[in-house]
Parts: sequence; C-alpha cells; structure tokens
Amino acid sequence: MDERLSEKLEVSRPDLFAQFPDSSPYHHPPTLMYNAADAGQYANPLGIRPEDIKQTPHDRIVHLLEQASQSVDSASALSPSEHLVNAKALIEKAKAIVDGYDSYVTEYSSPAPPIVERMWKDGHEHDWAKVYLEGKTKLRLIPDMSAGSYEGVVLQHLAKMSNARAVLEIGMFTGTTTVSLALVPSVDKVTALDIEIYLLEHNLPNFKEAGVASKIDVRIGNALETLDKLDEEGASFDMVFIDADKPSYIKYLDRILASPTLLAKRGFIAADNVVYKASPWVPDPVYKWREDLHAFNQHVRNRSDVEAVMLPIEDGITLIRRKGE
Ligand SMILES: C[S@@+](CC[C@H](N)C(=O)[O-])C[C@H]1O[C@@H](n2cnc3c(N)ncnc32)[C@H](O)[C@@H]1O
Repeated sequence: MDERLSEKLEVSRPDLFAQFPDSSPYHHPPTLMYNAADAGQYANPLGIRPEDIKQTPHDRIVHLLEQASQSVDSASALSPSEHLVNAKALIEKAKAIVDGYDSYVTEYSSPAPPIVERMWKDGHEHDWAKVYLEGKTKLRLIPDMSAGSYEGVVLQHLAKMSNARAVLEIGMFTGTTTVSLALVPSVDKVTALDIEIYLLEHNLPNFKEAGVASKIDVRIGNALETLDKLDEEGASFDMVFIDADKPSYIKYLDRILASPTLLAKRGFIAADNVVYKASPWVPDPVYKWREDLHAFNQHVRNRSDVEAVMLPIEDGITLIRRKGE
C-alpha cells in the first residue's frame, strides 16, 4: 500500500463507523453490517445515515454533485451571481452525464430475463431486517447486495463467451446472479455457496419457476469450508464468481488457486466490488471494506502466476486467469 493511501485509510478506523440506535430500523446500517457479530461494535460520531451509503462510484459521484448543487443554491440565495449560475449549470451537466451512464448502458445491452428482474424487485421488497431480528439469518442482509440485472447480463456474456459449463458462485444471496448464470445454455451446473440456510428456502421457488432448479447445487456453510469439501470431491469450475464477504476475498482466491482442480484449465475467476465505491482512493468512513478490497486488488496484482483485468462495470469486476493459459 502506498504511504499516502495508508495514511488516508487510517483516518477511518472501525470505531468511526456507524451504530444506529437499537430502536432504529437501521440498527445495523446497510453495507456496514455483514456480520451480526459486528452489531453494536461501532459508534456513530459521524452521524452516517443509510441513504448516504452508495452502491457504485457513479452513485457516489451523483450524490456528491447533488450536494454541490444544493450548496450552490444556498450560496445563490444569499448572493446571486453569474459565477454561481455557471457553476450550477456545470454541476448539473456533470451530474446528468454520470446519472445517465448506467441507465444508458443497461438500455442498450440485452435485457435481463424477466424472472431475474422479478427476483431483483422481490429481493428489494423483502423485509430482511425482520428476518434478521427473528433470528432467521445470521447476517443482516440488505437488498443492495444483489448485483442487479445488468451485471447478471454481463456475467451471462462472460459465461457464454467462455463456453463455461461448470460455474461456482461464492455468495448467492437472493440468487439473481445464480439464475442468470444457470439460464445460460452452455452451463450445466451452478454451484452456489452461501452461509444462510434461510436463502435456500427463500430462493427455491424462484429457481423452480425459472426452470433451472435442477442445474443449481446450493451448498450452505462457510464458503471456505465448502471450498475444502468441493476440492475433496474433485470439483472443477470453468468460471468462478466471488461475491461473498469482502474480508475473505484473498482467502477464496488463494484457496481456489492452491487446488490443482478447483479452477479448470483455461477457467477464470470474476471478483465483484473491486473498486468498492471508489473508496480505495477516495476513502469515506461509511465504506467499511475498502482496506480489504484494496488489499485484495494488491494481492491479485502481486501474484505472479495470474493475469488480471479490472473492469469498471458497476462496482468493479476483476477477471483473473492463470498466466500462460
Ligand atoms: C453480496 S451477497 C451475494 C449477491 C449475489 N451474488 C447477487 O449478486 O445477487 C453476499 C452473500 O454472501 C453470503 N456470505 C457472507 N459471508 C459468507 C461466508 N463466510 N460463507 C458463505 N457465504 C457468505 C451472504 O449471506 C450473502 O448472501
């Protein structure tokens, strides 16, 4: 890690992260809480609100430009000037560029299958806080964990272009990406790992409705232990999508690459959220895993046995292949 970045990262220790009052529906603020064990660990001196937590670098830029625009409005109210009018117009234009970007690329890409759109919508309407408070999930899951239908289409293309037959997904959540991949004709099987037994029951009706239940093998448990089991079974995957707990990304990658079989010859790994809301280079205390993701990116770059390309898709996807294949 370069010194400047390390300095910046140190500014935001976990004790600065938000804790919402027990009575708040956001007692475990979105994206801050993956692990129930984290609950209650953080103070909230910064007054972070859930709506301040954005999902991608673009979302973050739009949010910042909105705030800048509001500041210009306030300044204009006090002292109207041509400069402020110009500044406002420039901010609004920059905002329109970024704001329209994701919608445009989604509109002119093939659409996601309707079942995936429906699953994504249902996932956003599900009361994950209630499920967690009832003790049905260990983790406080939040709808925005779902990669979304556009990213599902991207993954489908990667699977199609690589002619992937066996796919491993580490982190299934509501199964939108699982179903997207299982719907690819060349894919025979998607092995989906998750730690939450609740998701098995929750997702099964959708897997059946999509007509791909027989192609999906859900393995519940800690993904690292499941990887050990899959390795013992001699399982081999053409495509691996890593999208579970961010602090374990390095372990997942190393475990897969340590095995002679888990990653098939000419197989590839796609790791999600690698630019993590741009927080590795513009830190903000609300983004809890920036050090983990930054360490993962450095680790990938420093492994001499792999080649990688980081794609600025949504929250960033890195494609990793064994060198020389
Ligand atoms: C970001 S979500 C996955 C989203 C999904 N790929 C999609 O795009 O819809 C992460 C998932 O990883 C699971 N998870 C977190 N820690 C885990 C662990 N140690 N082992 C297995 N699964 C884990 C969570 O339960 C959650 O469902």
